Amino acid sequence: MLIIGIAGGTGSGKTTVVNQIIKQLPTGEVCVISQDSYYNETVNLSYEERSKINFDHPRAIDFDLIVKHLKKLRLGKTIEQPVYSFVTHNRTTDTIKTHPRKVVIVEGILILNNEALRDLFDIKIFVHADTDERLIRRIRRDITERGRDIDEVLNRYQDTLKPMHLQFIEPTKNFADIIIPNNKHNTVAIDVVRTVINDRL
Ligand SMILES: Nc1ncnc2c1ncn2[C@@H]1O[C@H](COP(=O)(O)OP(=O)(O)O)[C@@H](O)[C@H]1O
Ligand SMILES: Nc1ccn([C@@H]2O[C@H](COP(=O)(O)O)[C@@H](O)[C@H]2O)c(=O)n1
Repeated sequence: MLIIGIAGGTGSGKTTVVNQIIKQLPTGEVCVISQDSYYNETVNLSYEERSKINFDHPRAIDFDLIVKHLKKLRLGKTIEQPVYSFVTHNRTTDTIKTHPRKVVIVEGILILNNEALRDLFDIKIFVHADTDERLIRRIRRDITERGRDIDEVLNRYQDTLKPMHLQFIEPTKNFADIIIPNNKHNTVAIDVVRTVINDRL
């Protein structure tokens, strides 16, 4: 099993890159674990309280559960990946059965920040896009897909997202084996990643 970690700031294009990599590999050989599925359970908080959570701080993520799930996959066991709602800021009652595959991709803003998780990766990738590009993408996406308005997105950006990015995400670029520039779609980088994966398999 090859475990690949794909980090990068919000809106850098991690999910897009993951989908492009999946397209390059034979069907059924890849499974994906998304850090977003592992926001801490906050069942005892009201919606108002949940909206105030700093979602870009490592404390917001249940890294122990991600590590536990990855280790289970490595042992050939199926896991129940939580499903998260960005609309309610909460885990739903659903889970997704995630089966072990030859290639396991773990993607998320903070996945290279946690040492125990980082140590499980065979290949570490950081997707880079400029700050203004990421903010534009984030505004568009959060309004169309995550039920937010422009004030919510911009306030969150100034209050937590930008400072957390500078403190906890950008520095983890130094851990990456490969940095993908993604201001524009980058097919050459995807080809390189595919070649590296095939070599390692
Ligand atoms: N290279 C790119 N050029 C233009 N738009 C992109 C590019 N990569 C991603 N996007 C768009 O930006 C938005 C955020 O991309 P996404 O892959 O969800 O980022 P992330 O998972 O890092 O938050 C999506 O609407 C996606 O279609
Ligand atoms: N309830 C939540 C939880 C997280 N976020 C934001 O999601 C971003 C990470 O997801 P990406 O797909 O963009 O990598 C992160 O920056 C959090 O601020 C949210 O808005 N609401």
